[in-house]
Amino acid sequence: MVEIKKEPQPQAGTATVKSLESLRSRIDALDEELLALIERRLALSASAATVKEKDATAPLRLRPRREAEILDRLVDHASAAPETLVRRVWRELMAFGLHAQGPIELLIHAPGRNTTVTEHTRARFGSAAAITQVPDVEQCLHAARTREAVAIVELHPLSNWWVELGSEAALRIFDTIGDETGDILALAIGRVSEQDVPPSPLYPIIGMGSLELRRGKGENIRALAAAGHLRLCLSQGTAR
Ligand SMILES: O=C(O)C(=O)C[C@]1(C(=O)O)C=C[C@@H](O)C=C1
Repeated sequence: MVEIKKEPQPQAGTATVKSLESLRSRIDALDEELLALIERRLALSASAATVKEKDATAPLRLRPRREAEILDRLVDHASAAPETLVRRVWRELMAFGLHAQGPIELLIHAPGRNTTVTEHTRARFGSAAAITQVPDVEQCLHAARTREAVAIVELHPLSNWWVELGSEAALRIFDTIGDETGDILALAIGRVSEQDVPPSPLYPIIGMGSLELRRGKGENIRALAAAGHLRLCLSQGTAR
């Protein structure tokens, strides 16, 4: 018979209780410091509203490129903190910072995969913004054009709602909502200016010929959806 060795159990003596108490009081002190830092960060973020345009058709206060830069830098600097923790915590901090500048709406049109898209939208945009389900895709995009709102629209290889975005200067696809396997479920669209969109990936709307041409030149580009001769693509640039 194989004998299973028991791990030594910690003694519930005074020394252990004392060290747990002292650990907890150090954690409490640290939490107070963290809270004070979070409140200072929120105040700084809130004051960014004063330097952003307030016109209803001006670019959104949301700045995806800046957010991506912050996340990438912190993930890079983290040593013991797991990437998921860093991303989650800072996504929430930035979401509440943005909310302190003024409310932003998240409008979802995803009739096929509503629950999953909503869940992943929350993870991507944090819990500060209100989420509304919009049954009509045009209504969803119209809100993104005219309100402080981001449209999250489900994507299928044969959906064609994106065609009209090809001729619009103000509205841009700036991110994807994906699941755990990396499959793209929906796209995030908003009034984000060209310089505020993360440099990669980009979502060009181009003809089939241009897609082939760009691929031929070594660009890492693929079609996400097709409508007639047009293709909505995801481009990760050209490898150097
Ligand atoms: O840098 C900005 O433009 C901010 O508004 C600050 C901040 C942040 O909290 O760091 C908040 C929201 C933006 O989407 C990006 C960053």
